[in-house]
Amino acid sequence: DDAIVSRFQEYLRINTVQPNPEYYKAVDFIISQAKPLSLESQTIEFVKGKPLLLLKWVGSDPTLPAFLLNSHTDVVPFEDSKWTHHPLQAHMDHHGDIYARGSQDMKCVGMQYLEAIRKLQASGFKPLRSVYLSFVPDEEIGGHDGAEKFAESQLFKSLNIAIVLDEGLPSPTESYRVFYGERSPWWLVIKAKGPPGHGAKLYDNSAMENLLKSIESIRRFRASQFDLLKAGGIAEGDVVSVNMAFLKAGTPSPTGFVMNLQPSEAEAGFDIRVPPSVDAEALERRLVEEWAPAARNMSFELGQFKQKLTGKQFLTAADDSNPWWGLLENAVKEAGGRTSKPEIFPASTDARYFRKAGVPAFGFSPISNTPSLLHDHNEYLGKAEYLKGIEVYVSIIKAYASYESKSGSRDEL
Ligand SMILES: CSCC[C@H](NC=O)C(=O)O
Ligand SMILES: [Zn+2]
Ligand SMILES: [Zn+2]
Repeated sequence: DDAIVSRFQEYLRINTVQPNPEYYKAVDFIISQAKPLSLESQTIEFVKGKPLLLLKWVGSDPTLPAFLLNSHTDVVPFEDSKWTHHPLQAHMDHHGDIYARGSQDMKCVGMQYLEAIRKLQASGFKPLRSVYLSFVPDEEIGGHDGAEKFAESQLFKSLNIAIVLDEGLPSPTESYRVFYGERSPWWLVIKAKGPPGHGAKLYDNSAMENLLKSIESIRRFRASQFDLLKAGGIAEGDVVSVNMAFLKAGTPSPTGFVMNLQPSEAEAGFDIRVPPSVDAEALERRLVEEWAPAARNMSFELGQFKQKLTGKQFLTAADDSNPWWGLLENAVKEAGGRTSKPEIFPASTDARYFRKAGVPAFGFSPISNTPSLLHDHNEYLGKAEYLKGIEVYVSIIKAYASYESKSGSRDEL
C-alpha cells in the first residue's frame, strides 16, 4: 500500500497547473507506470506541446468493442498561501489525508485506473475486450486541444469504443455519485452603453444604469433557480446556475478611478450552466429581451462556450436499456460500494465530447465520505479512500472487460 500511495504522490507532485502545465513530465511519468504492465502506448499531439497519451490493454477478442477510461492530466491553479500544505507537495497528514491540487480532480482517477490494471494482471485476469486509457490535456480550459479533438478524430472512431468512463464528483455520503449528462456552459458577457456625463447629474440611460437593470434582472432569475434548489426535491444539475464572474466599468486614472464622470461603457460577465432539460431557446429569448435588450443600449456575447448540449442525444441512458449501466452499478456493489441515483453533472467534463461523438459516457470518481473540494483550497483525498477506489475499478474493469455480449457496440446504443 505504501508503494501505491507513493506513486500517487509522485504524480501529484508533477506541476501540471494551468496555464503552463508540464505535460511531457506527466506523460513520461504515466508511460513509466505503464511499462511494467506491458500496455501498448502512443502519444498524440493534436496540438503541439499538448500531448495526449493513449494506452491499450489488448483484449483477447478483437471483434468486441472496447471501452475507454479517460482522465485529464492538467489541474487548476491555486493560492498556495491559503493551503495548510503546499498543493504540489502531496503531503500526507497523520489521518492519512493527502493534500494536493489534483488529488480529487482528477489525478487520483488516472492513477487508480493503472493501479487497478496492475492488480488485475497480478491476479492473472485476462481481458476479453480491449481496455483503453486516455490521459488528456487541457480539460480545465475547455478541452478543445485535448478530448474534443480526440473524440472527433478518425483515430477515436477506429478504436470502436462502446463506453467511456470519465470524472465524477466526490460524495459526502457513503454512496458514490454517477453522472449521465452535464449542464451546458454558457459564458455570457453583457455590455451596456450610454451617454457619459457629470457625476453630479441625474439622467436616464447611462451605461451603469442600463447594466445594473440587467444585473438586477439576472439576479432575480438566479434567486428563482436557487430557491428551487433550496426547496429541495431537485438536484443541483437540474437547475440553471448563474454566477457573476466579473464587472468592468469606470474611467481609470493614476490614483484609482475618476469619480465625477459617469462612464459611457460598462460590462459584466456571467458563468451560466444550463441543464439538458431546460428549454435553451426560451433562455436565449430571456437573454435577448430582458438581460441585454438592444432597446436599452445593451449587447451580449456568448464567448467560446455556448454549447448547446440540450436534448436527449447528450444523455447516456442510466437504466436497463444500457447494459453498461447495470454492469457499473453491479461492479460497484461487488466491491462493497453503492451508487446513488444518477445525476446531471453540474459543471463540464470531457465526457461531453465523447457523448457528442455518439458514445455513451458515465462520470464517476470513486470517492465517498469526502467533501467535494474540486478547485477549492486544501483539496485532499484520504489514503484509505484512494485504495478503496482502486478496488472499485478492479471490479468495474473486470466486469466491462469480461462482458461477452456483442451488444453494446456503439451503433446499437
Ligand atoms: C466550460 S469549459 C471548462 C471546464 C471546467 N471543467 C471543470 O471544472 C468547467 O468550468 O466546468
Ligand atoms: Zn476534472
Ligand atoms: Zn476541474
